This record gives sequence, C-alpha cells and structure tokens, in this order.
Amino acid sequence: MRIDIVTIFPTFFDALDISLLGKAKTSGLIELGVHDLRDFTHDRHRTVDDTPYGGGAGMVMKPEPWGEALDGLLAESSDPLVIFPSPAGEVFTQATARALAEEAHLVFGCGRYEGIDQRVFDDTAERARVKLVSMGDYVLNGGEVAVMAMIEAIGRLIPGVVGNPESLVEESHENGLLEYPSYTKPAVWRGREVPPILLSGNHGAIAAWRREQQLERTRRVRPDLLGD
Ligand SMILES: COC(=O)c1ccnc(N)c1
Repeated sequence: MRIDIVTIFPTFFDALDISLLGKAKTSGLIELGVHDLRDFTHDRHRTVDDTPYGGGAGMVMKPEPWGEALDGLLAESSDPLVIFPSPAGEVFTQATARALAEEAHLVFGCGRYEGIDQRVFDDTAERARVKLVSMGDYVLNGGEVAVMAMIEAIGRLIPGVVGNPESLVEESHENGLLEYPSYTKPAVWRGREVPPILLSGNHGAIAAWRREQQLERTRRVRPDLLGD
C-alpha cells in the first residue's frame, strides 16, 4: 500500500518511523510519502490560509496550494482514495479500517484552522474518490492526529504488518463485540486471582467464558453495538 499525507506539520508523522508501522515501511509493505503543503505556495510567507468569505471567526485553508499538492499525487496514481479527516465526515470504525486496508493508494489531506476551501473537495472529486472521515463527535485543531490513528488502524490490518494475524481476530469490534478481559502471570497479584477457568486447560469452556465476557461487557459499555 502507498500512503501519502499532505500537512503543514510534516514532522508530526516522524512517529510513523517507529514500532510496527516503521517495520512495515522498512519491509516495503507500506510506502509512505509526507508532503508539506507550504511547498506548494509561491509567496514569501508560504501562505496557506486566508479569511473566510461571508465573514466569521478563524481562517480557511486556501485552495491553490491544495490543488497543486493533490495534482501531483493524483497524477502519479491509477485509483487513489483521498481522505480528509473532518468532524463532518462519516465515522471511522473497524469496518472502515478493514475496507481501507484493501486500497492500493491512500492520500490523506490534513486540514487545519476552520477547514479547507470547499472547492478543493469538489475539484478533487472530479479526479478521484474522496471521503470525509470523522474519528467521532469531537473537534481537533487539525487532521494530523486523526490521520495518525487511521494509519495505525489500517496499517495493522495489512497482511504481514502484525506478526501473528491470529491476534487480530479476537479484538474489540472485530466480531462486532468488545474484547474479553485478558490476564497473564502471576496467577495471584495483590490478592487478585486470575479467573480459574483460564487455568483449567479446558479450551471449549475457556472459549465459552470469553464469549460470555464479550457479551456482558458489550451489553454494559456499548449496548448500541448489540442493536439494543
Ligand atoms: C480538524 O479535524 C477535526 O477536527 C477532526 C477530524 C476527524 N475527526 C474528528 N472528530 C475531528
């Protein structure tokens, strides 16, 4: 998978050089390009924003730099999906991550300020698939944190990125339920024992216990996932 990110804070994504995603980059499973939006400006101050037409507080990101940045990235690609993180987007879920993990080329556009001139979305949609994606009902100062979360959620689903693919199966939201509680050694810690069933060696009973734990936790914390 090829991932390109357009941002005014390119160093923000240095963190992608560590851990699993860093290994995925080194192994070539993920090709990453981070592009500074200001490199597509032509004035002395490398201006990327201006006041909003119609008045209002804050600044809006100018269309010209975005147009030039995306022109270059879209020209190189056969069928990119351009994703703009936005509180106005469809909510990102594990199903979204699974779908996006199938893509060959993702282009992330990190907005800042009061957002990006609408014509950028309209112009880009004439040449590529465009999605506005929200991480939930809250506002951030910019799209970078959202993109980092999405890249981690997507990247770990790419075959070969996570060492043991089995570990992806029993996680929260993978089967529509929240994950069961996990325990490791010691068997007793500060007087708290590991549930005896987990020490029984009875794999059928353990699986049934874990499923019940998932259902109980989901009912308690996220009844909406059960359609309740
Ligand atoms: C500037 O971006 C945001 O505020 C944002 C992006 C994605 N999801 C959100 N909930 C907020």
